[in-house]
Amino acid sequence: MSSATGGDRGLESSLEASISSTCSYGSTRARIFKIIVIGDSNVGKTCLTYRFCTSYFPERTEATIGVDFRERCVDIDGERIKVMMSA
Ligand SMILES: Nc1nc2c(ncn2[C@@H]2O[C@H](COP(=O)(O)OP(=O)(O)OP(=O)(O)O)[C@@H](O)[C@H]2O)c(=O)[nH]1
Repeated sequence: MSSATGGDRGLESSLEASISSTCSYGSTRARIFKIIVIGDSNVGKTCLTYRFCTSYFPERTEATIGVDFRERCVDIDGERIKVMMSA
């Protein structure tokens, strides 16, 4: 049990480290918003998340097997927000 807890902490701290190096101001941590996009097949979920996270619309897509994951940092009212999207 203690090793499982330690493992969780390791994952958590490695996530925090990656966030702080890419999505923060100085020592201020970014807030994280996790968004799950759901809907029927072939309605544009992948394109929506790709467009939001990269600013480009994909020319071709294939049916997603499993889950697509993307992320982007945005500044809202001077605060850095990390948006994590699954589709
Ligand atoms: N006209 C138009 N076509 C779009 C739009 N968004 C996506 N498409 C097209 O719709 C098709 C499906 O887009 P995807 O983003 O792959 O759809 P999806 O919902 O992720 O599909 P699954 O992975 O099968 O669930 C692609 O051919 C896109 O080019 C849009 O806003 N307008």
